[in-house]
Amino acid sequence: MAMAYLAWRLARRSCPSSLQVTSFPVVQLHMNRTAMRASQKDFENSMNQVKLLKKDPGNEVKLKLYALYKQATEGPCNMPKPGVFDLINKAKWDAWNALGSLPKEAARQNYVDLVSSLSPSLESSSQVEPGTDRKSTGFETLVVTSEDGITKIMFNRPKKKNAINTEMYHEIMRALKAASKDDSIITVLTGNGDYYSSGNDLTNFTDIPPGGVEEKAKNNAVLLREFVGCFIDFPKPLIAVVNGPAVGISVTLLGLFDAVYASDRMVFFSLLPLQATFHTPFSHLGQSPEGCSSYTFPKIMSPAKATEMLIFGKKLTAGEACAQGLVTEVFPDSTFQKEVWTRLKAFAKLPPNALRISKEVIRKREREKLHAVNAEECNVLQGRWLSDECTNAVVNFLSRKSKL
Ligand SMILES: CCCCC/C=C/C(=O)SCCNC(=O)CCNC(=O)[C@H](O)C(C)(C)COP(=O)(O)OP(=O)(O)OC[C@H]1O[C@@H](n2cnc3c(N)ncnc32)[C@H](O)[C@@H]1OP(=O)(O)O
Repeated sequence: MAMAYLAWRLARRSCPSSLQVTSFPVVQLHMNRTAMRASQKDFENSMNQVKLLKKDPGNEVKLKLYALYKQATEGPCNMPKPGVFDLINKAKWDAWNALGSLPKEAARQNYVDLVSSLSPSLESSSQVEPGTDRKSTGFETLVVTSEDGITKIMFNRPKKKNAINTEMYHEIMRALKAASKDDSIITVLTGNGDYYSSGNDLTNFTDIPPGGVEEKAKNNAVLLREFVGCFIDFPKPLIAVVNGPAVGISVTLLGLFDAVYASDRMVFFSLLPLQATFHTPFSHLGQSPEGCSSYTFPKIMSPAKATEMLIFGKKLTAGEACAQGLVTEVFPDSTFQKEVWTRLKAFAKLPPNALRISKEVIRKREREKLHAVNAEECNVLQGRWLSDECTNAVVNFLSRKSKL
């Protein structure tokens, strides 16, 4: 009887299992990328598609397209550098020059990939129009969708760089609680627009309740503790799809995720390209680390490297964050969404109980410690929020932004 059962199991294993089937596209994609190069015809088709784009893709993408086009047709940048006041030509030159010695063939391929990522049928870095809310209901600051075994929680305040206001803290907790109980296999957090998130919305400090600033600080500490607690206790694999720069609490929380995939997206600051960064400017804000980062970061990246980030506010690029272990893998922005979602869909076909149980085995021995760290960090922060250092930093930001 046992032998018959074993024979039956073996026979089934020779058929394509769901694991074999789902891991195939990932392998296939990489094979395609290395084995195939865009032909001249593909390149010309893409140039025509660009002319047909219904929506202006924005300066950032246009500069990228320009640079890849020049690299693909003329090779490495061979123009003299324009003067600092010739802003537009300088931005174009910078974008082209940044491609270094990228071979013409690779530039052609990247151009084709980038144009295809702009096609409405594919997901792009800016995944929904600001304010649109396709499948979720009852969320003002998020778009929550569930398909292919994946619940996707997307920060949706792109005009505010996805800064997390009080409402959003509550909505994220609500979405996480729902995702922990729904029939999805994995949960993903990501951002809409050019930022992943600029962290805590600094206007959270401005609406002072009747009990004064002490009550405000206490309320924020309670909120923060509950919020971070949801990440510590989240039972399914939790994955961050970091589509752009991340600041503050959106960075520290990454230490509690099971995987972090990041785009090498360039953001433009005054027309100058800057690479996406992971930034925790707590000292500059008169604050102290949260999200359990005082415990997770030294473990992930060594105490000295964690000090540079958490105490001295050193910004890491996606590549550096990956080298330090905070980010699992970095993808080129032009193919980021396509590659990451293909991979996630494959993960979501793995046996769900095995995923949950394995996560629990890993998290179990750390959970108590993480809750204790969270409580202590919130306690310290409550004091920091009442300090002159913190008040001055927040006032500076808000007055710079003409909010005061
Ligand atoms: C209650 C729990 C507390 C948990 C403790 C958490 C701590 C942290 O997360 S600390 C980190 C806090 N975040 C920051 O310090 C970032 C502040 N923002 C910036 O430095 C910049 O806005 C930027 C670098 C993220 C982007 O700069 P730029 O490209 O120049 O864009 P704008 O500054 O013009 O931003 C557009 C728009 O968005 C508003 N905004 C962006 N981030 C925040 C924020 N964190 N809080 C509030 N508002 C933010 C910005 O004010 C602009 O608004 P408008 O002027 O109305 O267009």
